[in-house]
Amino acid sequence: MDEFVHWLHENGATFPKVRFGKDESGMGGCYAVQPIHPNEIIATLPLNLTISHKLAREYLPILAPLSCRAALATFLVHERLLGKLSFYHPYINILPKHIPTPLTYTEREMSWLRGTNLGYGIESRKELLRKEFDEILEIVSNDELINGCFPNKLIDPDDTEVKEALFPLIDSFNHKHRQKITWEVHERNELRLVAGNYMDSGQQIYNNYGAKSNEELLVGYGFCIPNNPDDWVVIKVNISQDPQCDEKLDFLSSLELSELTHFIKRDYIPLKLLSQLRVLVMNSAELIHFKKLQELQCININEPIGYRNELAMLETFSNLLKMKLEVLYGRDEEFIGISSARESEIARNCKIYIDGQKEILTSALAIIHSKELIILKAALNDSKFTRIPTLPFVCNNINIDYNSNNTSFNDINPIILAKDDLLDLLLITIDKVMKIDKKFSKAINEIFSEELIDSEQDTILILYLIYESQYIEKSEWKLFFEVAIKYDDFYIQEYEEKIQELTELYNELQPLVCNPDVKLFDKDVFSIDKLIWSTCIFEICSVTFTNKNKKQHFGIVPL
Ligand SMILES: C[S@@+](CC[C@H](N)C(=O)[O-])C[C@H]1O[C@@H](n2cnc3c(N)ncnc32)[C@H](O)[C@@H]1O
Repeated sequence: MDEFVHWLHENGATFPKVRFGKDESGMGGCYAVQPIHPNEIIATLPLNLTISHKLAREYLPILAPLSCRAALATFLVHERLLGKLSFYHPYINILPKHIPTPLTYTEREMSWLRGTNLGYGIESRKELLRKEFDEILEIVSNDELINGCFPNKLIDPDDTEVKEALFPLIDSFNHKHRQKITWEVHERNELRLVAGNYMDSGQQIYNNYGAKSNEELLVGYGFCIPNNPDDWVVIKVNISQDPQCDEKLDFLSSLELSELTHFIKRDYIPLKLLSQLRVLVMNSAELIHFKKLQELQCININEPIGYRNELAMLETFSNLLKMKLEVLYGRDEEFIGISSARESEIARNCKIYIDGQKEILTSALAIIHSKELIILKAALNDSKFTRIPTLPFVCNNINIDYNSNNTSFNDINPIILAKDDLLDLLLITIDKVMKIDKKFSKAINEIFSEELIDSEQDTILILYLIYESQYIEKSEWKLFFEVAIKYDDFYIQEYEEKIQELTELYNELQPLVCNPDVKLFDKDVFSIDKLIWSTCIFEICSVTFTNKNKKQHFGIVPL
């Protein structure tokens, strides 16, 4: 350390009130030897002591074709190999020999991050590094030396890309969240660290590495902050499996919503993510309808655009959050048997990271559940006040102000129960129609076995639509059926390829449902046209949802 201090002084760095030391855990850091006042310069570093990719390329022009990161890493290795002959030797000598970032984790350590965003991200990052380093730099076996760097932009504002650089002295300060400290590039070609608050003699002097998530801190510096207020969970929307993927991507681009990566934080879900999901869960009729509205510039995708769509959007999002959460639970036994100090430090950081991810996902889930309750209550209210649905059941001019109802829920279990009750009141479901219509339920029980009733929910609801359309006046969903029955023209043409499929289904069902012993339908009621009609209505109006017993159900939104 003395050699490093001497090197700094000799080359014009100043740090009159700073002492290098170690904390109780043995971690190096900087301490005040005298009181430091706000706006006082803590340290200055001549810019020519920084090690940037530009400097690396200047010294070793053969590095030109390499990426900035690889050029910097190679330069460091080169200087390290030079040993005492290197100008930077006193600095390189005090750099930590190992920084336990996930890039250097063992297989067991890596398994602690299994299923997290970081677990996936590190693998692909490692692969890229391996490729680059294998191909170009046989002498560099890993890049751990350049972890713990800071952005080059600080000293080269024209360098708009984020590239790392090494700042001797400045990088001896540890990070503290929201520490008041300023980095200034002075015209005398020096970097200054200026205090933002008073520090007493003996206190550790902290730097502020920026508002970083635990993911960024763990990858960049090998540590995490418990309850980090700047933490986020990255959500990548995957649309590739959607049969209308291309059409939806085009639509999203016309709505300026092409970015599929989002960051959710504690108690914060980006509006754009919800808007994007509204497009992703659109069925064919909704997509056609809203594309037309977009052409007329009268769509506001930032607000709910229909009850079915909103319920489907919230259900899809909550399933995504639950899936992400599920992999993070029940992992405590994985941390049993930790022996070394290194492992326990890594395990501690992995746990902090995972706990943060869990907390954010759980808070997002609570927000989504509260929105579900709000939308369900609004839908029920509308149906109670006999709102007349509008064809094609997509734009109900619903007016929901989520913000005015922004309740925060700590325990989401009562919400899930309330949601189940509300869904039960609102939707047309198998359970409900079998309960309220004895004739229908008797016929269905004769046609389908118990297991089939469960697995053929969609077919049974399609049959119910035909069945109930005979008794509109008496129907609990009279207003819905009055409008639905008129639905005949649009997007039948989309069904051309489906006609074949529906004809087969018709031929299969016809003898069963028109069987005089079962008496679900008279022969003239159950026609192929009726089956096409009810299939259309079902596809336009249905949602799937998971109930409190974690079972998937279909429901028709009669609004
Ligand atoms: C720029 S260096 C700071 C000086 C370093 N502690 C040393 O001994 O040279 C960054 C490294 O310090 C450690 N570090 C800095 N701030 C920390 C914090 N708040 N908690 C835990 N480790 C921290 C991490 O290992 C990080 O990779």
